[in-house]
Amino acid sequence: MLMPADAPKQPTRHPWRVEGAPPSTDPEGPKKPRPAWMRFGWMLVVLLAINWIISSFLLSPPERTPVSYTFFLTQVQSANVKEITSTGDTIEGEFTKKASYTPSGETKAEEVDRFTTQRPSFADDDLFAKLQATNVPVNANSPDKSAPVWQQILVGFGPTLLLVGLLVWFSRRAAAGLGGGGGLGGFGRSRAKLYQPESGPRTTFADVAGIEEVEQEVTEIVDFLREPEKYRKLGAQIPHGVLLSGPPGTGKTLLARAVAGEAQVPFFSISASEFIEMIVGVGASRVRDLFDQAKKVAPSIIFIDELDAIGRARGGSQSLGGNDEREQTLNQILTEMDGFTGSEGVVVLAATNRAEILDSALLRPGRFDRRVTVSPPDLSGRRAILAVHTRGVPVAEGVDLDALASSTPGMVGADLKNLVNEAALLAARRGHDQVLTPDFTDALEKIMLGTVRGIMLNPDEKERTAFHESGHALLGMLTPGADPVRKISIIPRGQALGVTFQSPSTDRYGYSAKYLRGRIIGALGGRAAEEVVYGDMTTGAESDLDQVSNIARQMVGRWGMSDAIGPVTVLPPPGQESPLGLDGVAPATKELIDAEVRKIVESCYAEALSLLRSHRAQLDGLAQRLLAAETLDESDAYAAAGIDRASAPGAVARGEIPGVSVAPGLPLPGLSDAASGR
Ligand SMILES: Nc1ncnc2c1ncn2[C@@H]1O[C@H](COP(=O)(O)OP(=O)(O)OP(=O)(O)O)[C@@H](O)[C@H]1O
Ligand SMILES: [Zn+2]
Repeated sequence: MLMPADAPKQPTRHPWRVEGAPPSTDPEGPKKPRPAWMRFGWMLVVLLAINWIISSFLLSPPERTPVSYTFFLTQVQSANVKEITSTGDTIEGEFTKKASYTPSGETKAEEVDRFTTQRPSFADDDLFAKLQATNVPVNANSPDKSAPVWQQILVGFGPTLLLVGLLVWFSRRAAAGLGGGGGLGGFGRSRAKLYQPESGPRTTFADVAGIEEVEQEVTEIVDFLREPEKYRKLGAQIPHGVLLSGPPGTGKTLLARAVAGEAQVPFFSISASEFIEMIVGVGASRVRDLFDQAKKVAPSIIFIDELDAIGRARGGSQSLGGNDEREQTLNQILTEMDGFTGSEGVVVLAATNRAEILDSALLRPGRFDRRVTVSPPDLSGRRAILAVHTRGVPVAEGVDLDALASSTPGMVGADLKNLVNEAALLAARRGHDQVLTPDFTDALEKIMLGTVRGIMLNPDEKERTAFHESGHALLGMLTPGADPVRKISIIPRGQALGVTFQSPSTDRYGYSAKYLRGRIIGALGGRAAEEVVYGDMTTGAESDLDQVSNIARQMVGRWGMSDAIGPVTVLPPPGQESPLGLDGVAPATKELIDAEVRKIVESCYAEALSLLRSHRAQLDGLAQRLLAAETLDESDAYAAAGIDRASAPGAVARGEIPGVSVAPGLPLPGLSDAASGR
């Protein structure tokens, strides 16, 4: 494919970071947000402080000195009373000037301004008249209205109550879901979602397609949960745990649901990451809680999704804080599963995308002793999955689901579901009342090639792009064993100015060295065409070159396809290299790998150039057709290149190529890139 001219990537820089200045001192990058428990602790401190302030300032009334009633009367007499408030027999008030008062039995006098005193019931002075005479404002509280006790309780304990309330609320929230009754212990309650057999529309095996072998493996479990006696009679033990592993979107979660639906037993579903909380010990107690609940309602199924989130091998080098919690949680799961005697009727299903990184303890007998690999569906599997997902969709008469299935190699269940949905959306947008073939093909094109970008190429760019893509396509047609060319387009999409889409007619489970060389030659075709036609090259081939180096490196370093390295694996799989380059590859070996990679790529490039030079007329013809039509589909493309589709080497040589074959099912990162237009 051809990339836009601005393709060389500028490293993105933070505008506030001065060039050349040392990077931020924190090797972990930006500060992580405070963990929940820390925020919670802070809140506690603040609330306690508020509590203290309120109770010490609002509640405790301003200090008043008790004085004798006679002393008070003398002050009234000498007109030194500013104001009084009476509540029953209690009189509180303030003197205008401080008065010197000596309590009985003491020798030292105190200076008093705020006072309180009790008026004896037998006092028959005319206090009120005296006060009026000296213009003292008199307030009164009704003695029963003052209710100081409950007021004090409210003011004094209000904040405390608030605090307790908040605590309860928090823990309930943390224990939302099944453990909702939480109270203060709610943090440790499991958050698993419970699906009762009666509730809602059931997922059944009819909703799962294309993975029959896997279905069979799990049917046994359903059977056991339904008729445990049948198995126990024969002394057979049902596995405690079943681990579903496979690439994302292959239907692992769906399958687990179906098991629950078919078995008609309670089904607890939780994602492993939900066990982990910042508070140490919570994960383990959630696990305990979950297993307890499951045992109570047995027979039942516990489904743990994304098991790798806690099931990673223990004792790794990354002993960062969170690890302890993860290990404790994992240990608790192991303990619970060990505790099964087999009569509980609880089966643990788990799913993971990365079975290879799981702790080996999980895979020991008595735990996840049955492992089921869920692979991407083959042709008939894809056909069946399409059938499942078009059940509720009005598909027009002539739509050929078989053809659709065969043009979607490598797609998994989730992709196919998405495809059907995109097609239905397109049909709706176009005002159709049924989903037509063009809706499906356009949806597929959008998914595989990317969304069309509304930019206009200038005529020169457009012509160059046409030659570039024609180079890819023509070499794809000429190279024996290459995947047939399905579509060529010079309508800019996503990141690419143009795209050539090739896909195999049947599913591939391994790759021969010859096929891989063909891929490299095809990927170099764009750049080679530019060199043949214009005598120079552009930046547009960057992603082509990425892909080329990727394939060549794996051929040399992982698949033993070079003489100098020989049949040994010296490189880790892509994506699993250690970031510091400490892969245990000796520097000399690295040099050797580089040299071999270069040798492969250079010889492929030479072959690409010579093929294009000797088929120059076909290249020109294809490019001119493409320039005029902008998009060519399979038959048009082969016709424009003057190649008979049926006898094209790419179409007939498949399966007959001698060569080293690669272990089946090995993912080839980067290989799908040419197809996706990225
Ligand atoms: N074999 C299948 N048959 C029918 N539908 C499928 C199949 N596989 C996937 N799907 C559809 O794709 C959706 C997503 O699949 P699901 O979540 O089960 O994949 P997964 O393997 O669990 O992926 P992940 O590893 O990402 O969790 C499902 O809800 C279902 O609609
Ligand atoms: Zn290209």
